[in-house]
Amino acid sequence: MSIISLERTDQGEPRFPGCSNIRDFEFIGKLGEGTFGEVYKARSKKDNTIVALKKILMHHEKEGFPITAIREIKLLKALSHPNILQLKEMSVERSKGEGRKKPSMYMVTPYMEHDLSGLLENPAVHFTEPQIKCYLYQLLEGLRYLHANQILHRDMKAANLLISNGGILQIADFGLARPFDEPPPQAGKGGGEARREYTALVVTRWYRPPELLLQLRKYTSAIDLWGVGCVFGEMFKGKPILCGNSDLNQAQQIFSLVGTPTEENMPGWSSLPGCEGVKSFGHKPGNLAQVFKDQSPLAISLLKELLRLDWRKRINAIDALKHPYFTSPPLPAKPGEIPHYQDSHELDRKKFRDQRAPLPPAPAMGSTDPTTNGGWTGPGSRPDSRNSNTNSNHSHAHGPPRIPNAARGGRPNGPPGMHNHRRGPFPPQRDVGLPPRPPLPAGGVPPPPWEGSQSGRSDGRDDQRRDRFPPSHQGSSHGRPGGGRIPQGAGGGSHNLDSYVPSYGGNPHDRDRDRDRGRDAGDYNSDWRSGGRRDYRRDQPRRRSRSPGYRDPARG
Ligand SMILES: Nc1ncnc2c1ncn2[C@@H]1O[C@H](COP(=O)(O)OP(=O)(O)OP(=O)(O)O)[C@@H](O)[C@H]1O
Repeated sequence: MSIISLERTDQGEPRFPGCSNIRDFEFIGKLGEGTFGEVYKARSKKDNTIVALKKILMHHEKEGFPITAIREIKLLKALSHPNILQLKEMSVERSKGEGRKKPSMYMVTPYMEHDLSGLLENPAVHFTEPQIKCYLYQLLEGLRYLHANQILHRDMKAANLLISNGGILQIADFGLARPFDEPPPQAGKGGGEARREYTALVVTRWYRPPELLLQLRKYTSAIDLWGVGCVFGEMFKGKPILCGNSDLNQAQQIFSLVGTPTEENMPGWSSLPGCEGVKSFGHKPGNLAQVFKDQSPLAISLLKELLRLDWRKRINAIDALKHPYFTSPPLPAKPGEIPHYQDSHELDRKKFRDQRAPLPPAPAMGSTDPTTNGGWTGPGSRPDSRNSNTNSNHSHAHGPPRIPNAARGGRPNGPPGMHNHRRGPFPPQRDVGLPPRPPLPAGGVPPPPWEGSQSGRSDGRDDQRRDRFPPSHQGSSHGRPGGGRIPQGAGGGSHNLDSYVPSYGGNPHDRDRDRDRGRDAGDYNSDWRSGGRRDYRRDQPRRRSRSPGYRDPARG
């Protein structure tokens, strides 16, 4: 099925009828600054809806539209689910009278009042357990859909989960996402086994699973479930639960919480390239139950399943949705029952911080002696160059060293105080990704607990669940005729290389350059979500274009 045919609605209308003009929108204010774009709140003059406009930053204007943005857009266009941020359209801004200046492009998405990280930072917000269950359930639904369609998100974290005042949670930020080759997860079978290697340079450190820290390349959708576990714990604690200040310290914090790896709880760990540094940790049983002692046994049970060291046995989204946690009292809140809160975006946070007492101390379960990368001896270990060169022993409570962007040759920093200890170190370079693959019927998942029926459903069709969402959040039969199958992208790279390149008809030079991005481990270890934000693309050393058969030794 070609992607073109899938870009039509059920009525045969094009879903994306070209670009709108930016003058169709009235700008209301700035919401945030990501690495890849500035985000604004705006009103559509056509239908009066409030939207978010994410401007695609052209860091290398000569090179044209960034391929990373093209990837994200192409993937988002093909995805349609109530718990995945919807790309409504693209909008173009042509500068008047500026000769050859390239136009600016904006991604138009529905406006969401919060991201989870911002919401947790709001001192007026205290999540109830039904609310946590409601968000977690929606997160798992979105992830189940992604994984059923063989897409890895690879940057699961609270800051990438947008929440509306209608209580709807949507997974956002597909800049690191990519299709995977293996069959989709099946009920009762965890994430399965990967057949091929992918780059390990993914996932923001605080949410990065142990297998990636140990540099497993044959990873699976289980990496996203680890991130869900971190987010779940974060909702209980009100702050991130595993805040390593280096990869080694991240591993230490994980193993303090869930126990050190053994051949029983993480078979094969001692053969992974990054295992050497952690062999000296000694035996620790883990203290998860103690750290979360205020939570119910079922909450702890699900958290343990999500934070399993063994990625093959880590619970998958299909099974997590069936966990008795969701069907035991207190039942999940319905999205519409969740209170409305003051908007919480990146740029709203300073005011929250000003209202707040001193920043919280490092999580109790974490290592009390955060180290730099000094003891991390695994081959290919990533020196946290930018973290460790200044104040690498900082407690996360004080935030990371903030490197002025201007000093790094990047774009200017945003307003003072934008750095945020809650959002985590900056995500890794967006390197690969892409287009879609044929979708699949989703696995058997019960209807959401707030719908009344608790009986498990074995057919697992998505459309039976979708109607619980307000129409504005509904996809159109997953947006696609023919059962909403996500189109198969061209290419896929050779089987052992994570060099997937979509067929954009672009020139091979672009593709080669694109493959080059994201390989330098040092690029993603050190920076933070906001403030001191690193412009990876600008910093990335330029390499000469490769021949099509180029195989990056760093990728095995
Ligand atoms: N649809 C939306 N509605 C409301 N706010 C949004 C929306 N999309 C993004 N934002 C806000 O804008 C900010 C930056 O957006 P986003 O995270 O997508 O950019 P990014 O470049 O991908 O970020 P990062 O630098 O973390 O990769 C976020 O803090 C988020 O809260």
